[in-house]
Amino acid sequence: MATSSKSAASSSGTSGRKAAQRPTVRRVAIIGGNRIPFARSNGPYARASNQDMLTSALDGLVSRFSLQGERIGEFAAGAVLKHSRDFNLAREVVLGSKLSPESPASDVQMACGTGLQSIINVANKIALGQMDSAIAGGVDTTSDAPLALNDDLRKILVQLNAAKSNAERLKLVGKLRPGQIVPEMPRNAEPRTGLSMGEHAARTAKAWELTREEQDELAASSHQRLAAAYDRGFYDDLVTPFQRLTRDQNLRADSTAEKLAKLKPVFGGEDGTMTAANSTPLSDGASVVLLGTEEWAKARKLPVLGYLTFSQTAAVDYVHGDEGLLMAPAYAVPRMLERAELSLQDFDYYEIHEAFASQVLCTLKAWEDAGFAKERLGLEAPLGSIDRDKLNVNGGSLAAGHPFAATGARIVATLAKQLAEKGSGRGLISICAAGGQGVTAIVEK
Ligand SMILES: CC(=O)SCCNC(=O)CCNC(=O)[C@H](O)C(C)(C)COP(=O)(O)OP(=O)(O)OC[C@H]1O[C@@H](n2cnc3c(N)ncnc32)[C@H](O)[C@@H]1OP(=O)(O)O
Repeated sequence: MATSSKSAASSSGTSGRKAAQRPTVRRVAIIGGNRIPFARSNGPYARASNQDMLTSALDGLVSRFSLQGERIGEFAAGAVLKHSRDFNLAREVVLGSKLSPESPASDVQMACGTGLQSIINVANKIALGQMDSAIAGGVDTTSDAPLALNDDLRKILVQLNAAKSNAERLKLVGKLRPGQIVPEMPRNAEPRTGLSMGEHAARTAKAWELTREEQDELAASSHQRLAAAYDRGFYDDLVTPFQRLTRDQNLRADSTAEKLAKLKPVFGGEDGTMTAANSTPLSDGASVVLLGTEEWAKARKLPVLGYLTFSQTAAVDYVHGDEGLLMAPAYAVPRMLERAELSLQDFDYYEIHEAFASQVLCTLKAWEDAGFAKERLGLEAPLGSIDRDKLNVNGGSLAAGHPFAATGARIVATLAKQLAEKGSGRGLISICAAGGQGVTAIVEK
């Protein structure tokens, strides 16, 4: 996955043996995406599983691009929250879809970076000549989240299953205590700190001295831009109605910073600046993207919206260090820019995942800050500011919702289509993830 097209060194081979052909690095085309509209947790998709939603998004893509019965190179996808029966969720989805069951599938896990990481994984294989086509994305449901059993109860049940006599079974049942029967509810929290994503983000927002106003402005703008994109028909091609939902349920076109200013803080205590509107809602949904070589797309008369040309991952030590949990993209982007020999201003569009308005704003502030550049990035000068009119131009996660693993493919498909509409240009993608990680990429047309 690189813009340059140079041949890798050819194998020297041993005498009498034919040298293996080394592939040329190939351009990875983004052909198009599809998703079901995102719903709020315990809303219209409350009875749908991850498999149901991802299969619907995938089959919508298969229909749009006439891929029925096609054996694609690989389907890569994941979910942040999933049941143990879905240990390879992607493969189960392929088997229930209209693709050929001979399409291999891999399961990916990188928290909220899962969707984009899935896309990068298969893009690299296409670039290296290991396959010609792939579909990647993700899904999540907070409505059908897996409940865990208390450790003691789980051990007793496993032993019960293996018990060889009734006496042994009775002995094990006798060990059961009422308190062990209470299930453990999934928590949207970091295992190593016990703090929720929101509490972590609130600490970073305070450290960067963000105001409530700037966060509410970003949130209102996300809603207004998503509403405008729907109104101009930008999403008409890719939205697969699911459970009768035709638009993202969280979208409130009438959101204004003034209205949002009335909401109470939900993270960071009573004087906190983060609310239900400038934080993403808990959501359900699925999205996928079709990738391939230019030749593969051409042979099927499929469009090429743009090319995935660079990617980068980074992680921060939010456990022992003082860096914010969601700040890894602030490190990944400069490293990616250095390799791509680009500056932060060399982009027509910026797609920064709005986990929280504060996360976007802290990242932008970090890139503008001379101290951050010098002390954290080891750079002489800050990356500088971006033109905010180019940021999340078709709305972002605050308005659309954020079914964790589904966000990456939503963003890649949105950006590629925006670039195709413009005709040429370059876009930057930045996604923060739990665990102190970040996944970023560049799309070019
Ligand atoms: C890497 C990452 O991506 S990290 C991010 C991972 N995601 C998260 O951590 C999810 C964070 N979000 C949450 O936990 C929850 O959505 C919360 C805690 C923020 C809010 O939960 P809830 O309180 O259930 O939100 P709810 O939808 O009821 O909204 C609260 C109020 O705000 C109002 N509100 C929310 N958005 C808007 C809006 N755009 N305009 C006007 N009012 C709004 C609601 O109407 C509601 O008002 P009411 O109390 O009068 O009914």
